[in-house]
Amino acid sequence: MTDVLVADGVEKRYGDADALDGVSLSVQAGEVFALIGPNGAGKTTLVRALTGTTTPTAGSVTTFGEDPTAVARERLGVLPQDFSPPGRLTGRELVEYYAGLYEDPIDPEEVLSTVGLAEDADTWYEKLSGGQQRRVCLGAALVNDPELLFLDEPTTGIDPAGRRTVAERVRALAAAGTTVFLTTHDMDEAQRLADRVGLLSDGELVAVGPPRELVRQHGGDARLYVELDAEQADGEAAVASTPDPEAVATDLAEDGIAATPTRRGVEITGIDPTEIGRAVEAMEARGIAYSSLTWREPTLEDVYMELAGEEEGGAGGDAAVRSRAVAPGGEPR
Ligand SMILES: Nc1ncnc2c1ncn2[C@@H]1O[C@H](COP(=O)(O)OP(=O)(O)OP(=O)(O)O)[C@@H](O)[C@H]1O
Repeated sequence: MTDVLVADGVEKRYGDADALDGVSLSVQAGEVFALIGPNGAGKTTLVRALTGTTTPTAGSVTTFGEDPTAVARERLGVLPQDFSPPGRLTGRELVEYYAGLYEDPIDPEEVLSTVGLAEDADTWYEKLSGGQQRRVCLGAALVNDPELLFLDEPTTGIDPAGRRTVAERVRALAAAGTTVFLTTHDMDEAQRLADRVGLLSDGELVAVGPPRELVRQHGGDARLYVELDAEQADGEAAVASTPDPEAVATDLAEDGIAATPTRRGVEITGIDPTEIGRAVEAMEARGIAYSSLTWREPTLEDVYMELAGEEEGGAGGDAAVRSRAVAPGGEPR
């Protein structure tokens, strides 16, 4: 395996602040590497160090085995986080312009259709939506068919269908041998797209590995979320009452089920999917009525929350989580 990118003890200081504090990593040919981390963690600074637009205060960087500033521009594609081309040029004109800067570019029409802009290619850049503008910029970064592609938050502002298009394109490029280094705040995108993920926090790389491995190491347990039914059955008529999550958790603990109270129910940990039925039976035996059960596997977002120390909000109810609804009765549906 060939290391395309190597960072060794990279530090970058701005005044008294360390944007990067000793980052070491290597990325191999054909790999998709996603860098995640909170705002201000140093992601863009690391991209800039790797592309040679900023010089590390200490440590070293090599790209294709040489100083990044010495790498032929044909070999690199860079989509910066902020990229504002002239507003009175169309998407087609811009992609054609960038194609003209390279010796052997991809056909601009092919690039426009790859980024999903064929239909709006003749609209002025400033009249495109934010997501369409981002597609033009992505096209400009792809037009030289680079061996190494840096994408700094490529899908910010792009709608879900567009994200899928970008993901498919990135995967196809990697399959054809292009190395891709991207930054993203979209944990789902990083988890689905990247061969390896690096989590940068306060200028330090706190975890690196295949997403599944990071989730296994740092994601915590799977959980069964139980939303208690406010309308508890009481003999013939249903009466409005609010079951007490604390009391339910205590009851379940007596049955050997680890449950912690949440705002609208309880969160059960320490069971695997085959034991959902046992939890359901315990609740039914105790007359605990519930309105929904949700099984949730840990995700990269949990890794991020665990290691970047930014946990917010309570359990359950997170729209970004990958969860499976479970029908009352215990079977996943
Ligand atoms: N040119 C600069 N001059 C001074 N400080 C800078 C400069 N560039 C970045 N910084 C600082 O370095 C730190 C890291 O910034 P950077 O842009 O690399 O973070 P990031 O992880 O890309 O953040 P975001 O997710 O918000 O894009 C921040 O504290 C930022 O203010």
